Amino acid sequence: MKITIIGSGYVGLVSGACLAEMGNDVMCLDVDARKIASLNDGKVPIHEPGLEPVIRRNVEAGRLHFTTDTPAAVRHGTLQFIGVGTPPDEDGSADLQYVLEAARGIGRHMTDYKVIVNKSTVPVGTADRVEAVVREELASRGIEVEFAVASNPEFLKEGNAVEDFMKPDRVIVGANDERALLLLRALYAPFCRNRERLVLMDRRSAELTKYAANAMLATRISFMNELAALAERVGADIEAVRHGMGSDPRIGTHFLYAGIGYGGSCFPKDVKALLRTAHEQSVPLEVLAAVENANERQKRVLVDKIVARFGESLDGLQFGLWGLAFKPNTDDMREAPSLVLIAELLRRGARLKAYDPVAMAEARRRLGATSGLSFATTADEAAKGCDALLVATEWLQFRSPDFAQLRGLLRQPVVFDGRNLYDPVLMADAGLEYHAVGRPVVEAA
Ligand SMILES: NC(=O)c1ccc[n+]([C@@H]2O[C@H](COP(=O)([O-])OP(=O)(O)OC[C@H]3O[C@@H](n4cnc5c(N)ncnc54)[C@H](O)[C@@H]3O)[C@@H](O)[C@H]2O)c1
Ligand SMILES: O=c1ccn([C@@H]2O[C@H](COP(=O)(O)OP(=O)(O)O[C@H]3O[C@H](CO)[C@@H](O)[C@H](O)[C@H]3O)[C@@H](O)[C@H]2O)c(=O)[nH]1
Repeated sequence: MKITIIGSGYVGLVSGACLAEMGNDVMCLDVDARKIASLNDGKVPIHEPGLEPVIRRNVEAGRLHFTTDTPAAVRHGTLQFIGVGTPPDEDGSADLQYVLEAARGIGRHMTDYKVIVNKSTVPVGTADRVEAVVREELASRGIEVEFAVASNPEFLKEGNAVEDFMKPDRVIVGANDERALLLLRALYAPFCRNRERLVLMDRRSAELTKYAANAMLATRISFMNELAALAERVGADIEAVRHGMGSDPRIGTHFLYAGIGYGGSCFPKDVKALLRTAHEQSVPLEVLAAVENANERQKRVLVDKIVARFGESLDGLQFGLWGLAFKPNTDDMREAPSLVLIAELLRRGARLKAYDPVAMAEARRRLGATSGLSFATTADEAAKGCDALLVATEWLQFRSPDFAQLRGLLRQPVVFDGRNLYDPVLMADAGLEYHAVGRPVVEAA
């Protein structure tokens, strides 16, 4: 099938590459000329495990192309996917300017039947707005061309995006046009060999499903983070509680990890946007409002622990920081809790030495000129000579350090673990003072 993907970021690039992998002829469009030039040069602009070989293979096979040429891209695909950003506006609502601009581009150049498929995360009613914009453009050209607009929200996770796209838990398609439905059914058939995975519904329900899923996942996290605070107060261990409750299949084991709050480009903005929609409709979403507040508090939880241990002023203290990305297996730092941690500690006079296995370039781009913050080239170097080690991202390589060696590297044997990576018994054995989230403090021997 001939497919155009508008927007070649995390969603567009992964979708384009994976659709080409299934034999489709895909053209990826972006307004960012540097991004397209680098893709045409064989360089993948994001860190996403397994993505580079899929792109290379399909470019070599002539099934995957990158362009900045909107007319050519619109000509190419019968299916026109929109995968551009929908960042939060000042009032928290999703800013639709990029989506509507992409839709205008299609309306300005299309000459034959198109199915416009929206993959960006957008508020309910956006498919109607996309339809209206395309109609406007066609009217201003004085022509009539048949088209359909469908909603097909994306559920991939960064760091596991290729796997998620190739083997989806479900594919949601919201459409009200038979011809469009048939095309999308055919497109997704190889990804949904189990037919129940393809879930068809109306467009508004599809749009809301995306926000509902992210809001539910964010709710689980904030719930566990609040319980973690209670566990600390009553002398329980949230890790034991998580295990105990997660083994009930009605609850399930996923997304119950207490930590330093959820970040990334999706949960924070999507929770905000859903709250905004609810506000506009005068429907209270009190649970979700609490989820957001709890998360804002949670991003400061390690700072509170550090202040309780070392005092309000952190002048003269140096901390090592392991992890900058908002989660492992990505170099993405959008809304990363590490950013709040860094800002708060520097504000109190501390100095920081940070290390991340893949996000160093992104960190330098964002924070390169920040005084008081330096970057280490290894995890050991970040810990060396520090008054405490802080863990912000659960990269595999941080999970099994040599604790005795770590104790030797640190000036004071103190660890603040924002991801509950370590066994308190082993920390005690190594003589490390250990502060985690929702767990009893281990005093240094
Ligand atoms: N990142 C994720 O894990 C993820 C997962 C599911 C859904 N989503 C949603 O998908 C959407 C895209 O997210 P992302 O993380 O891929 O964004 P991104 O910022 O990585 O990429 C968006 C791309 O769109 C390009 N763009 C903007 N306007 C354009 C236009 N008119 N024509 C062509 N290109 C244009 C930008 O230059 C950029 O390269 C958002 O709505 C997001 O909420 C993201
Ligand atoms: O038990 C958990 C699970 C996650 N997190 C945090 O939650 C955030 C988001 O993690 P994750 O969901 O794995 O990453 P994303 O790539 O942001 O993916 C989410 O957002 C995407 C964009 O909408 C959706 O497509 C995905 O389905 C949805 O999982 C990260 O900061 C994690 O550290 C926790 O604190 N505890």
